[in-house]
Amino acid sequence: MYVATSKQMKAYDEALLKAGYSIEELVDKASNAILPHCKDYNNIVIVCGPGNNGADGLSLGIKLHLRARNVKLYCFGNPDKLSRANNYYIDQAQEMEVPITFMDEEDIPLFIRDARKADVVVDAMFGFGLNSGVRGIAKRLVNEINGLYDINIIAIDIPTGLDPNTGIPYGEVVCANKTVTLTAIKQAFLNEECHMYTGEIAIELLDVKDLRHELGLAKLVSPSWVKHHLKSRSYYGHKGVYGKVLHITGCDYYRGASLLASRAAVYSGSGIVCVCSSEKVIDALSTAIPECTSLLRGNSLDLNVYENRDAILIGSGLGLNEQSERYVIDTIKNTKCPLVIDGDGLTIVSNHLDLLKICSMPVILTPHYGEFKRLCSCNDELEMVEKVHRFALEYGVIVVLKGPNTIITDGKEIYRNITANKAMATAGMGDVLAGMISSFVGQGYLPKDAAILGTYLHGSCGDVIGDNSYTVIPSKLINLIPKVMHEIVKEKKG
Ligand SMILES: NC(=O)C1=CN([C@@H]2O[C@H](COP(=O)(O)OP(=O)(O)OC[C@H]3O[C@@H](n4cnc5c(N)ncnc54)[C@H](O)[C@@H]3O)[C@@H](O)[C@H]2O)[C@@H](O)CC1
Ligand SMILES: [K+]
Repeated sequence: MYVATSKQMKAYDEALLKAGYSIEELVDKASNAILPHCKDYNNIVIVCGPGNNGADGLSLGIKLHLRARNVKLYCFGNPDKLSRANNYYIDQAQEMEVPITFMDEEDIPLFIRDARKADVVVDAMFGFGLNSGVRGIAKRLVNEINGLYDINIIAIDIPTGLDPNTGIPYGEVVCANKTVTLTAIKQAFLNEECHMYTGEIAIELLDVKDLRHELGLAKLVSPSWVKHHLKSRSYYGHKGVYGKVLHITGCDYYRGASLLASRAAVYSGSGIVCVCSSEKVIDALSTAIPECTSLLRGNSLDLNVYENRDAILIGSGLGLNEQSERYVIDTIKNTKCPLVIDGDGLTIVSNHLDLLKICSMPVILTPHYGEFKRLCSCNDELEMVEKVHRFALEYGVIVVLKGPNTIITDGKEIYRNITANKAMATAGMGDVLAGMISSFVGQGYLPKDAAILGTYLHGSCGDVIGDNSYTVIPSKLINLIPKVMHEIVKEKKG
């Protein structure tokens, strides 16, 4: 299942036009895809806006009329500003004698009368092209539709009035029973709070060339993907086969980050977790996580530290100073195993981006939006979502862009995570994720798979707590990792 922002959908339409389809043809294919959702109704009112969402409604209305349904089309919008496809299908509807009313405010009672007698009202007012709150007649129509009693409402593509990217209402929003969305899930729908407006969401593909992968749309990580990839522990397994992980994390001022990351790695199943840190962190480690081994960090890192490791995590709570900068640069240059860079490590890397290109080992970066801003010199969050895969491709890294529905990409494939929740916005949560990913890399998962697994499982543990808790405390989340992993592996066997 793919997900797209409004800008990506616009680019998708443009790419299809470039590929030789006409806009009239695309609208025709869109209405073909929506038709099965409406053909069991007899009395159908379709409210059509001025753009291509409206054109979808018009084309749908014609097809239902030709199938002997009682269709009433209600259109609004400045006649000089209708889209080309909208004009085309208005002409077609008139030619086929489909009842059509071009509304102004005075016609609203007429619309209400027909809508009250309808079996279904179809919202084809605005789709992904809407960029602010509806006004004037559209606003009134939204309110009238929402005031209808016991009548099915189907929204085409997205309920009118919803921001297609955030899922937050611009203002008035149509409350639909069902949303038939085209080509890909709109990013808005990832925000569960908007499901009170969308109702059930059905995705329909247009019978056209499939460009979803080519145009950088993201795939949702499915539970079945996780079940398929998460490995069972072997009967003959021992700590030596579950990975030797090195964490170059923490400093005297930030001890918690290091402790959380290393405990998360231990609980995620790592064989050996060695924490290379400052004296105070190591002191705390021996009582907080006795399962870890430790290495005192000197002014520089001896080349031996890189020997015999399966994964390295660097950066969480490392601090920002010249010494940390040296650790990060040296590690990128000398690592002999995959590297996860988190927290302060990312801030340091943002000043040495070219090092990423020369690193011979796979690198996973785990920035939140603020950290990614520094890495890619971009300020707009939506733009980051759309461009993160290009950054990953340019620097040959895997990026885990943390935020609502975290993005994981190696530049070629783009995934969005479906687990996690707002109660998880607490300090230390990112350190836990970095620790988990480093553990999975160390256990031998492909770096991209380790990033996906870590993100999904981290969110799943957070969801178990977040279902009935205002906040999710990172250390509580860590306690759940073994159980959540066990449940998935058990299901896999069952
Ligand atoms: N690949 C696909 O998925 C396809 C999608 N199609 C449909 O095309 C729709 C997008 O069509 P459009 O790009 O024409 O956009 P819409 O039909 O969503 O909106 C029409 C126009 O309204 C204007 N507008 C924006 N905000 C407004 C506001 N607050 N008040 C008044 N006017 C406002 C914009 O200029 C916008 O282009 C999709 O939602 C979908 O229904 C199909 O028709 C073609 C193929
Ligand atoms: K709509």
